[in-house]
Amino acid sequence: MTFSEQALQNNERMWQASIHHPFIKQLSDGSMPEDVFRYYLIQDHHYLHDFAKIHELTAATSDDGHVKRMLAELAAGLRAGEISTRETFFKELNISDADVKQTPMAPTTYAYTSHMYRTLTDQGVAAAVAGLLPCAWLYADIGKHLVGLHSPVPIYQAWIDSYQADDYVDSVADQLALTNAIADQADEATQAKMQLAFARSTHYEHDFWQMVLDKQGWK
Ligand SMILES: Cc1ncc(CN)c(N)n1
Repeated sequence: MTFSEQALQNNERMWQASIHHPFIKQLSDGSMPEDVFRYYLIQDHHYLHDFAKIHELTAATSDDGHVKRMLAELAAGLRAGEISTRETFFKELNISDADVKQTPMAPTTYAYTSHMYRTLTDQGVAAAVAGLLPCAWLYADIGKHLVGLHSPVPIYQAWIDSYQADDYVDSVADQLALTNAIADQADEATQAKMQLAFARSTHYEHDFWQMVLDKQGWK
């Protein structure tokens, strides 16, 4: 069994809970209030910028040329793809730079990104790469789950479309292949660290949806 097959098997309950989360249902049936989607976009903006940075830091930390190159390419793809698509959403919803600057990371965004930085500094490159995987892979799975459903709200459908697009699906395949190749060469202790990082990120992916519906803030 590959690393990713094992990881999915270990985390099936949380994974399915994300795919079937009320956030996804509200997005696909169009019932999500716009202010909730705005909250999501701003928190996800904070998240995605750190996510790209962690790819770059992990690339800089790795001493393997192939890993460095792949992570740098994935980070560039994120900036040119997902992050820039979001800028068009911001324009459409009139979300300004000031709105973003004035909104701090909510606790779950802060905890999730901190987990990924900490995984790199404390557990190393292999675990960091495994911790990045659920982010990319889960959204592609959600995209697959939503094929054939059409949200009546165009911007919600545009969000769904972006995770069904060939370039997104291809980059996830690259990230899966990279993570499995690293795991194949890793010793047992490193593989265990990779599984733990994957499980923690999967947990935070689920909490991220709930954070949005709760419009979580600092007390
Ligand atoms: C929190 C989160 N997780 C995953 C993705 C998809 N790359 C995202 N945009 N945001």
